[in-house]
Amino acid sequence: MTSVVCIEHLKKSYGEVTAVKDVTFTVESGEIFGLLGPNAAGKTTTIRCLCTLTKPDGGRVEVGGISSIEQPKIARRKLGYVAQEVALDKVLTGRELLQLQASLYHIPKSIAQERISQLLNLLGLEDYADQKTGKYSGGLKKRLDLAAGLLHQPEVLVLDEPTVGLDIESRFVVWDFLRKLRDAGTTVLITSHYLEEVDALADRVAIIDQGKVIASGTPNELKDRLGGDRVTLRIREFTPTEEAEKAKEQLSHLDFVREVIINPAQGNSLNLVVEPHSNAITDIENKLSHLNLPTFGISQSRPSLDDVYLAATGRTLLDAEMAAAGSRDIKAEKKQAMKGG
Ligand SMILES: Nc1ncnc2c1ncn2[C@@H]1O[C@H](COP(=O)(O)OP(=O)(O)OP(=O)(O)O)[C@@H](O)[C@H]1O
Repeated sequence: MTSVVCIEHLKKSYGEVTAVKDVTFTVESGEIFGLLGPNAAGKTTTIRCLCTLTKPDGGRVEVGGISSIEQPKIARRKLGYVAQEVALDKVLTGRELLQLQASLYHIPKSIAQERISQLLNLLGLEDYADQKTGKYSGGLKKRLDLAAGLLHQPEVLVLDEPTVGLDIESRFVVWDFLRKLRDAGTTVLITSHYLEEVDALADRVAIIDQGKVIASGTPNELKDRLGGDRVTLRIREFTPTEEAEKAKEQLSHLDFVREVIINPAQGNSLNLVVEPHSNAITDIENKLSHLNLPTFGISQSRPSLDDVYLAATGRTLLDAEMAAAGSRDIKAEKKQAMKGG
């Protein structure tokens, strides 16, 4: 396999805010690559640098061997970009919008007609093609945006949170389409904060947190690397810290327990990594009962990508999202992004 996208030691700050500290990953030809991380992790900034929409402060960013920083025009031709929010001209029909887009890419009319028909067909948009896009649902808008990003037949299609805000049915349509696209040879790079999306779609993944890649590989490799099963334990709905610490200390002595992490964002629940062990839950409950501690809830599962994230950062993706949510001025970010900052 050859690397089509190569990002090395990427850095980007907005004033005081460091959006991307040090991001390195490669995307191989013909794969779906997922950049997974909570809100504010630096995913959008990373792909905006790749797609020549933002200038990085440092690092190497290449697509098909062409630097997005030094040769942005050539790099742009190799890329299709589908942004997180779809902004369509409401008075045009879907077909008219694609025709306009094709003319912006200087695609000759006859070729454009054929590609537009093909894309409308592939994305199940034929019945809506001659309706004004102002009447489209969120799912239809997203599909049209996908078609627009693919008109110039880019080597790499980059999608920022492709299914955010979509209903389940539209989400599956988009997933299915991206798989077909990959199978037909297009390289696909997506950002997502949905674990199940990356798990279902991505051949390989990089998990990004606070502007840095904290793990990368195939989803199975990452989970296997963790090994063992996961036990999530709540002693009480909100466990006092002292009790959680006491339980952690005692449970760590059980011979099948490899690691115990306290999760303060979930009422001091305990996340245990255990050897595959048939009686894990019973043995843990017995141990707690000897310590005169109750069990509010306990469950055992195979490791997930969230466990990979938890092991690397000490918090779950959802908790990281909630922590990030309060600290952003989205309006100001949009303004600056429009200016290309
Ligand atoms: N144009 C901007 N101006 C100022 N700060 C910005 C701008 N764009 C992003 N940031 C900040 O940089 C950090 C990374 O944001 P980024 O959008 O890259 O994250 P993300 O992982 O894509 O999250 P999301 O999916 O919510 O967009 C955040 O703290 C954000 O507030």
